[in-house]
Amino acid sequence: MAVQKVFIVGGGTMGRGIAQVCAQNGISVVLCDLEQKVLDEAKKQISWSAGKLIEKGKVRGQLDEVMGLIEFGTSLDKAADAEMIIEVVFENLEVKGKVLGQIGEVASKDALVASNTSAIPITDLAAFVPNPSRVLGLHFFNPVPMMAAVEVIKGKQTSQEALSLAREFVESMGKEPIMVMRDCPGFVINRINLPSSMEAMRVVEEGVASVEDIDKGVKLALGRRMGIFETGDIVGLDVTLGSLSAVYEETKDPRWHPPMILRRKVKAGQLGKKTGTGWYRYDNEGKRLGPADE
Ligand SMILES: CC(=O)CC(=O)SCCNC(=O)CCNC(=O)[C@H](O)C(C)(C)COP(=O)(O)OP(=O)(O)OC[C@H]1O[C@@H](n2cnc3c(N)ncnc32)[C@H](O)[C@@H]1OP(=O)(O)O
Ligand SMILES: NC(=O)C1=CN([C@@H]2O[C@H](COP(=O)(O)OP(=O)(O)OC[C@H]3O[C@@H](n4cnc5c(N)ncnc54)[C@H](O)[C@@H]3O)[C@@H](O)[C@H]2O)C=CC1
Repeated sequence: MAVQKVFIVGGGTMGRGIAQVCAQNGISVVLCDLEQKVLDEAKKQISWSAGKLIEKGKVRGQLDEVMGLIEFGTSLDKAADAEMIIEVVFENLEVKGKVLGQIGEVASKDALVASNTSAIPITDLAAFVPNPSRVLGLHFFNPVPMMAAVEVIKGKQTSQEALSLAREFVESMGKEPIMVMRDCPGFVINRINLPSSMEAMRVVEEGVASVEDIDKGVKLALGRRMGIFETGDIVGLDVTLGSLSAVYEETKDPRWHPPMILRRKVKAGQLGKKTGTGWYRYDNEGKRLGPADE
């Protein structure tokens, strides 16, 4: 049976994108966050993005139909009748564990429980939920409405049935599943992508090249659509640090130790586009002004 009711907990950068893509594909969704102002911002952004995609003919239907499928709220109660619950809160095992524990108390035992974690092993998260055979990873990429890939990650106890349902769910949203058949920190794409981001940070730290020139280089020499630091600013430096820390904590491999330049920027609240400064500086409309001071 196809998933028709989704509950998303965490209405930030990723949660709102996932809610939008569900609604664009006719799926009812509740988007839940602790903060009403996050939900107000999410509503504005979804409306802008879905409106643009409808205008370009990339999404069928009317904007009010899409918006009508999304309910915004601050309580977890509505998770009770969802067939799929997606956890999209901060990249931190303790925070995610607490939320998953609360969801476990409300959700139906048959519901699929997915995490959008960037790097935390799914098996570690499944330990917080009563029925770990229904827990898996659904790792969307940013910006969700524009990126076609979704990693579908099997935890140690995830059932084949849960995995197949999740795969169908991803396909029903017009996305391409990348199946990750063995759980590991960072999964596949981040395991490949994060080392190049870390190396780019070290190149800056050593004074070998500037943020701008590295970004120019990866676009012109490697054909990437966005520079490493441009991407880092839309992802959020806190999210990158959380992801690297998760892999480092699990592996203790020094190659994954988060670079000092990243840790300093996060401490200083320079989290990227969302705070106005990260690797670059931005104005109130999100327009890039120039590189940030190192
Ligand atoms: C951290 C993790 O765990 C995992 C991750 O997610 S890592 C990050 C992965 N993501 C990436 O690497 C992003 C790579 N970038 C891209 O693929 C592309 O740059 C992109 C799809 C984001 C944008 O496309 P682009 O052609 O390069 O840029 P741009 O010219 O700005 O945008 C093209 C159009 O799309 C629109 N657009 C951009 N984002 C949009 C959105 N979210 N919704 C709707 N429209 C959007 C723009 O407004 C623009 O429209 P107009 O032409 O009408 O002005
Ligand atoms: N930002 C990115 O590019 C990507 C992030 N991810 C992952 O997605 C997850 C979320 O990341 P973002 O959306 O960037 O974070 P974010 O910081 O933009 O949003 C997280 C939201 O969760 C909310 N929240 C925290 N605790 C909550 C609770 N108990 N109940 C309800 N809401 C709660 C916060 O208020 C916040 O709005 C992380 O695990 C991250 O690693 C995955 C792919 C890409």
